[in-house]
Amino acid sequence: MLRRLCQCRARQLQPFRRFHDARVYKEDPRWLGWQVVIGIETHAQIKSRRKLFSESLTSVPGETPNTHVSMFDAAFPGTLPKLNHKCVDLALRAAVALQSDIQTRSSFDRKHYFYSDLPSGYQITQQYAPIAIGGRLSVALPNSPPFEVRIKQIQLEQDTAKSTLNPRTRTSHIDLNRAGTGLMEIVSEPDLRSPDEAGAYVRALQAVLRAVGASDGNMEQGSLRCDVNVSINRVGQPPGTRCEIKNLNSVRFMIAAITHEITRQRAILESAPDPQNATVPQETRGFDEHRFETYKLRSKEDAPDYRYMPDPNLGVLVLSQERIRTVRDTLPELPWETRERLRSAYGLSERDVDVLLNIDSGRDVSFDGETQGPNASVIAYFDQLCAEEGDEGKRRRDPKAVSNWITHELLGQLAARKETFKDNHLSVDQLGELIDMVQNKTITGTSGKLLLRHMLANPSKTPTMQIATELQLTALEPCPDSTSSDTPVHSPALRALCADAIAALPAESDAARKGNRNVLNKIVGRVMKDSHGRADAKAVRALLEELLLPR
Ligand SMILES: Nc1ncnc2c1ncn2[C@@H]1O[C@H](COP(=O)(O)OP(=O)(O)OP(=O)(O)O)[C@@H](O)[C@H]1O
Ligand SMILES: [Mg+2]
Ligand SMILES: [Mg+2]
Repeated sequence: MLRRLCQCRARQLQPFRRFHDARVYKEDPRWLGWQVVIGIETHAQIKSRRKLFSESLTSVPGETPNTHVSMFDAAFPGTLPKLNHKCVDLALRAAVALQSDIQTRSSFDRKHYFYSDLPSGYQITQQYAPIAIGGRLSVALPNSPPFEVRIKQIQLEQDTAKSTLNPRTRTSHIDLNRAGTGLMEIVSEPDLRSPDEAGAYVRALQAVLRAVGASDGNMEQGSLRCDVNVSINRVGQPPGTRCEIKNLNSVRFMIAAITHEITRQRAILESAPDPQNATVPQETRGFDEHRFETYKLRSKEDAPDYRYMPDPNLGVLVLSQERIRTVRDTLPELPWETRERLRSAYGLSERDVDVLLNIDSGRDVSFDGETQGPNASVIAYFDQLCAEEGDEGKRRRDPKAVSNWITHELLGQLAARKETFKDNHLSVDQLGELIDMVQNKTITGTSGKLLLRHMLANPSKTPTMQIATELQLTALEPCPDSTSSDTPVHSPALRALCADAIAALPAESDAARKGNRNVLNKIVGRVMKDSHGRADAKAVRALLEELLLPR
């Protein structure tokens, strides 16, 4: 359904101002007089069931080492690469979403270096003719207008194996499960100007890759890793020499690494004998996650000569216009499109939209990247809960109430169970019925929360109403304002509860009889507690006022 919707609809443009439309830089008080320039190389694992050039299945961290390895991944002599077109299509999705110019002819090169995590001694990459060139991404920091980051290119390449050093036994263990997994390297132009902008860029990119199903984009699990290039220059001067910080695997670390790097480069430039003409030595650096500092890996002079050469076993990758068009036409809803739809179709506030879009829906996008949107399962869940019904297209539920139930109650209770949205087993009908029951006051909000907790802990297909009845959670009486009568008839059960509370709190009851309204709160609280949330606080107060307050 969504796919057809996306095909018919003209694509929503990314909301941004062009980068070169005089973006006004506010100088950062932390480094007054200096401008920071940042460009990011993002390595995103492609969400394909199989590796880029072999038939073996991809794996996730934690699986038994060396169980997803074909002869080719282990670089057995005589084995040949065979390009996995699923990976190509997923990379194309990312390229289209980033408005990158897909190349109808691209090719693969060998990048040589010797390290234990690279069995063949070279990595297959696209150094000379990448699959897509150019592009742009809209990025926004809170409370400021979105800006554009230009994409330089997107290239396909292989991931390496994983080596783990055991310092105690002084041994290195190699796990080839990751070797040969498809990666997209997405290279940005040096358009970012602060650590926070860099963080926002990576988050925006992550959202796009997830939305199109091209990558999990999970930094913790290593499916998204960044090399960050940082330089500084005096305001008004040309950009300085960049240092590249390798392999950052969290936005927090990235922000810390850039911040440290700026301070380090500034100290070098300011302490030089001729500060105006000083330059920072070009280096490749690592980030120490314990000290929150970058450290030198190698200088430009030590930079390896990768001896790039075209891979003779792989021909030119030719993409037909037809294939590119199909990818373009079947692209799922993109983050800015979802944002706009949630705002305009449901009238949700910016804040509610943010919360919904930021829910981690886990690994819910299918491997084949079937038509999904950002946070596909959460948004689909929300859409279905609010769906229109009947010929008049009336909304079944209030979108604001649904969004509250999902973001506060459901996610809150899942979090208390150390679970996330992907562990939610409540069907749309079950949660929908629960929301309806609270809305029409069949149960109170408090009972609704109890019911939700019970249903999450006890998965079943029993209709929500039946569970509420079995647990005796249905409201003691309808809330007064839901009835047409001004003087509601209170149920015997509620009357009994109030009588018990009055008897249990004689001093407070006496004070209330003398006209002390404040003390009534305590008696209301007692009734609420005794009713286990089944009583409506307003009804209780009304009844107690009737029973106690002087007329
Ligand atoms: N003066 C600069 N300051 C900060 N970043 C820069 C500067 N000049 C270029 N960059 C960024 O450096 C990155 C260079 O990446 P690219 O992949 O093109 O080359 P590389 O780092 O030399 O190669 P490799 O892929 O082998 O690491 C880009 O993201 C670019 O935006
Ligand atoms: Mg690069
Ligand atoms: Mg680089």
